[in-house]
Amino acid sequence: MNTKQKIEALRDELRQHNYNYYILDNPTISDYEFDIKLKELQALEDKHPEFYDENSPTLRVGGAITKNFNTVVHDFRMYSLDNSYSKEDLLDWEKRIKKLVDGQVQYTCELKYDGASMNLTYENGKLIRAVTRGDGVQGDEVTANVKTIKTVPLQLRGDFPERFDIRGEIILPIDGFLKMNEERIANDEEPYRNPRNTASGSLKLQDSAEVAKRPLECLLYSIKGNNLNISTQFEGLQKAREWGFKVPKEAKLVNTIDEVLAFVNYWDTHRHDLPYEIDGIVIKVNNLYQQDELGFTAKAPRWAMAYKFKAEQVSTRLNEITYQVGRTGAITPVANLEPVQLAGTIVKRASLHNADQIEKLDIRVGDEVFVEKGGEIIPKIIAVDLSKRPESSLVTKYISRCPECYTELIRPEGEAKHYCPNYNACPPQVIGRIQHYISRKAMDIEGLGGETVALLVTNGLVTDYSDLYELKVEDVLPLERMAQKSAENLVNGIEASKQIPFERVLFALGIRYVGETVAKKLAKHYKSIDNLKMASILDLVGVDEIGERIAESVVEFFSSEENIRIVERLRAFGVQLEISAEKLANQTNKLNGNSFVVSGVFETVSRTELKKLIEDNGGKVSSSISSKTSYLVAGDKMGPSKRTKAEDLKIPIISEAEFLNMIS
Ligand SMILES: NC(=O)c1ccc[n+]([C@@H]2O[C@H](COP(=O)([O-])OP(=O)(O)OC[C@H]3O[C@@H](n4cnc5c(N)ncnc54)[C@H](O)[C@@H]3O)[C@@H](O)[C@H]2O)c1
Ligand SMILES: [Zn+2]
Repeated sequence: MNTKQKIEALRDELRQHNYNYYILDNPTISDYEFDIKLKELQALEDKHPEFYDENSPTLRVGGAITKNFNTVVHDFRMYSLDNSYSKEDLLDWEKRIKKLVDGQVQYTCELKYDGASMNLTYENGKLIRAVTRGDGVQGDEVTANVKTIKTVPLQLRGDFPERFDIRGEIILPIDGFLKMNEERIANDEEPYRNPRNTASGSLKLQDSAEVAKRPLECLLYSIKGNNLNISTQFEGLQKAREWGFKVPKEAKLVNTIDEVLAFVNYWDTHRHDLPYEIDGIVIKVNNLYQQDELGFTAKAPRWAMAYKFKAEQVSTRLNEITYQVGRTGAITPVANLEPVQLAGTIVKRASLHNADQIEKLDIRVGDEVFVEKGGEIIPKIIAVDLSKRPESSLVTKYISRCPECYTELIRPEGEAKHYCPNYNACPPQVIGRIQHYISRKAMDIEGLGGETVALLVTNGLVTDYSDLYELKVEDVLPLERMAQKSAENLVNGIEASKQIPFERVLFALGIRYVGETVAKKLAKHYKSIDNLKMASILDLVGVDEIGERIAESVVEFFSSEENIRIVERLRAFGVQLEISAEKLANQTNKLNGNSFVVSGVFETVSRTELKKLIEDNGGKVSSSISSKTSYLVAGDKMGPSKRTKAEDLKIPIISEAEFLNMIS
């Protein structure tokens, strides 16, 4: 694998983990491993700026919005946190800070609550809305659910600002979590895996009455707003407490990194005395003026750092190895363990990743294995206790056929995973592709969810996504839990998807490596599926930012007769396979060759519209300023660091009006 491929592979892998973690609430690797991979990617990207991609997981908050709630754009962006696992990292961070700000620096140390982030907006002392972090720019509005949480005050007391946002973590205390699980086990239901995922999953429930039954809490840690009259982080915590919020008292104001470390060490050993789980400590520059000076990177504040605790370990017996098949046909081996208590939860399964991993550790059924869990739940086997290996033990033989369709597996050169090549008929692949097709960022089909897709396939009602368009109410009615109304919604939702624009249809087709951004680029360049179908590899790599790997995958997709047949069926049903005339009319090349950074709040158009205008007129939008930036479009409340950087690089800063002039 060359460097570029390595970078892309890491990006793909991390995106998948983000999806598992934030959307499915079902991570498959530990946080620690995730963070190591992210750092590996960061290091490669730093070394190779030529492979810059604004959509890289290093530059984006990992979450996303779902299609089940109103989407709300945050007044103040919600960031992630940089993290560290060592004293050296903290000292480096301190050095970086001291270079950027003058004077004494004090730090607020807080516990890092392990739950789901939440932004609450209060107006005149009343909670007016609650929104999840989502992708950091916009989130899901879950006010009704959050209002059921007793520690969220609906009416504030004391001297609060007229309007402000306050951020916190929705958590599920361990006691409450265990009680919920007792009940589930008694009812013969699968127990929940850990408090974090259960808290996060609860917020996504459609029925608030169901949420109200869960003993969730909201712990607050930060206030945002204009003219708040608060000058330090620590003071903010005190004020929030006075207004009626639950702000844990463990937070401590300190003067040196040594004191920070003492705080970290204390909580590393005492964290199990807390009624809820924490996955580390958050250290913040206390002075808000200094915070302002430090600003943000694309993804996290420079003025804060998470120190994460290392994973805990236990040993247990490996009973069986089973194999799962994913949407792309990738095979994942899973260790089925003798259930064991680990960091507050019962562990029964662990991921084994791939054949190499099994071979490297020489893992065998019957072995006593060491299992580790980071902040996250699917634990990992890190070693075998060879002293306890039974004499009869046999070397693990990796499967050679797909456990779902019995096709012989292949292992493409240079890849760690085995794949089932039965693209058209292997059930998990077929189902996974259709689930992708209907997903929010793709065809966004209302009234049809992932589980129903699985039912449709297993009942033989559809075999590929084009079959969806032939479904009738009476076909789906006999399905489990399907009522007249939901059957109608499903059929109507499918019908409505015929209006989805070409670029999203292209993404929905599920062509390997053709993500949202690539689909947009291809749609814009080729304008119709027929043009794209004719494109050669050479032709494709000529398109801005389309690499060889994508080009090969596109050509391969259209070389399959089956795919062509499906696309033709989509056409016959009226799915959009070309850019609409109206859209074409609004597109120009006026901004060709120019790259824009957009920052701040705008008056006549929203930030999203502004970005769309840039792209529709042939320009490029990028999230951070570099020597390649042509213009910085500056709105209200633009961060001071962006301005300084643009000035340093002598990049023209233009106003919204000046920009609109350029394209008028
Ligand atoms: N295992 C996986 O597959 C997987 C996938 C994606 C992400 N992750 C984990 O999630 C991390 C990234 O998630 P993230 O972006 O939510 O970052 P994060 O959870 O590491 O840190 C940011 C979040 O911490 C929370 N927080 C808790 N207490 C806080 C306090 N006192 N002050 C400020 N914030 C506080 C906030 O909600 C904030 O959004 C990764 O580093 C990784 O560890 C794991
Ligand atoms: Zn198969």
